[in-house]
Amino acid sequence: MTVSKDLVNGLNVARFQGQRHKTDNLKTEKICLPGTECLVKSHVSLASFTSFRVGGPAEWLVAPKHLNELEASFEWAINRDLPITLLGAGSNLLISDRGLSGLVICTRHLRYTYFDQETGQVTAAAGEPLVRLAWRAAELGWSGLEWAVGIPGSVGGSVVMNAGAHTGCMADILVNAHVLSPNGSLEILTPEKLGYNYRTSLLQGDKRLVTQATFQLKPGADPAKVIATTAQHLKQRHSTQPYNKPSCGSVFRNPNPHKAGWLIEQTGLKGYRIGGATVAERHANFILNCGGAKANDIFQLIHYVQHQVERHWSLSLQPEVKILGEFQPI
Ligand SMILES: Cc1cc2nc3c(=O)[nH]c(=O)nc-3n(C[C@H](O)[C@H](O)[C@H](O)COP(=O)(O)OP(=O)(O)OC[C@H]3O[C@@H](n4cnc5c(N)ncnc54)[C@H](O)[C@@H]3O)c2cc1C
Ligand SMILES: NC(=O)C1=CN([C@@H]2O[C@H](COP(=O)(O)OP(=O)(O)OC[C@H]3O[C@@H](n4cnc5c(N)ncnc54)[C@H](OP(=O)(O)O)[C@@H]3O)[C@@H](O)[C@H]2O)C=CC1
Ligand SMILES: C=C(O[C@H]1[C@H](O)[C@@H](CO)O[C@H](OP(=O)(O)OP(=O)(O)OC[C@H]2O[C@@H](n3ccc(=O)[nH]c3=O)[C@H](O)[C@@H]2O)[C@@H]1NC(C)=O)C(=O)O
Repeated sequence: MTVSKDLVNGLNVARFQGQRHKTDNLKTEKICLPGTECLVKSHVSLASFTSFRVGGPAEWLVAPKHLNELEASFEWAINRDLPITLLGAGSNLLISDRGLSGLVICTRHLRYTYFDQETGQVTAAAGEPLVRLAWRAAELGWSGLEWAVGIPGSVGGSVVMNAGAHTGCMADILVNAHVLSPNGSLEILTPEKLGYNYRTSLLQGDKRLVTQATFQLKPGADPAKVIATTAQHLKQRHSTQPYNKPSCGSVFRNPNPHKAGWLIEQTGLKGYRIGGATVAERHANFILNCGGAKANDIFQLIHYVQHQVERHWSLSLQPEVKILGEFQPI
């Protein structure tokens, strides 16, 4: 099986232009993964699986709950020579209106959390919402995740993206991540093996799936204080970022030492609109789906913003959002 780097990572989308989808003529179908009760479903709309609320159907979609179901999912795709796309909470994804061919593995249903009182470490399955973990830690008086509140990602996706805010990030607290390869081998990787940098890791563009992660926190603080700091971060976020409409958070990485939001605002692009997609008034590095946006509207707007900023500032903005599937040529 070849796991398409493009589909997993969203790079070089042009390679897929012009390809027809195998889903076009398929009726909805459900298949039980051998040896499990987990269903693989065909032609499932992916719009509700992304925070942008756009995207066409997955040719096949599976949402395993356990490791054996994940292993069976990989095997199922390998046996059919299907490309695989890994999905967390879909909060940093732009999926094409044409959808995705092959098997989409949704990790949201991988759920468990364990707070180890002895070590101060918390272990969470890939599908746990990061926000939930941050609030649980705060309520216990464990500090270290206050920055994470407001990031609507899963633990797995956030380890891959090296999610961060307010000077904290995954790389600072990760002890290890368990990663499953398509061939069924399971590795335990420390941050040193993950090549962490600002919003990047070696797991981006990789075939391996994060099944769980362990983080080092600091127990023993007054819960009221940790809750207060967490709430303060959320308040600050809500006052500077638009949470009222679907988005993917920051569209572009900040091009050090500049801030993408400032550059886009100074280019005069706040409020600029293509179809149902607009550059947010509250924060120019956010693109919002203001209702009825197509993935292609967002895709075109991303490129328009990139082009205009390049023209004005001779700076190339790199998307943080992962772009998956085929899009119309620019
Ligand atoms: C309103 C809003 C605010 C945001 N604020 C922030 C912020 O402050 N800081 C920040 O860093 N981000 C922010 N984001 C972006 C996003 O929430 C993070 O990048 C988040 O960590 C993505 O996690 P996810 O589970 O949604 O991953 P997805 O978007 O589902 O996937 C992201 C990438 O990871 C891969 N992936 C997902 N799960 C796994 C897995 N288990 N194993 C292997 N690969 C996997 C996918 O294939 C994809 O390449 C924001 C987004 C929104 C909508
Ligand atoms: N603009 C956009 O496109 C999107 C924005 N968002 C925003 O991103 C943020 C994060 O969203 P999401 O990841 O879905 O997380 P949620 O805010 O829905 O919270 C996830 C879980 O965290 C726990 N939790 C949340 N708030 C508290 C609290 N105050 N005290 C204790 N526990 C709490 C709850 O767990 P339990 O139920 O187990 O108690 C909850 O189910 C939200 O502000 C949301 O509005 C989210 C998606 C898209
Ligand atoms: C939302 C994300 O992460 C966010 C994270 O939540 C916040 C808080 O820590 O800091 C980063 O935003 P950011 O750099 O835009 O932070 P902000 O404080 O909002 O803005 C930085 C600077 O740009 C200016 N700014 C911002 C938006 C705008 O429209 N105009 C403008 O001039 C602000 O005034 C500020 O001086 C992360 N973005 C990136 C690309 O690093 C994400 O990655 O999806």
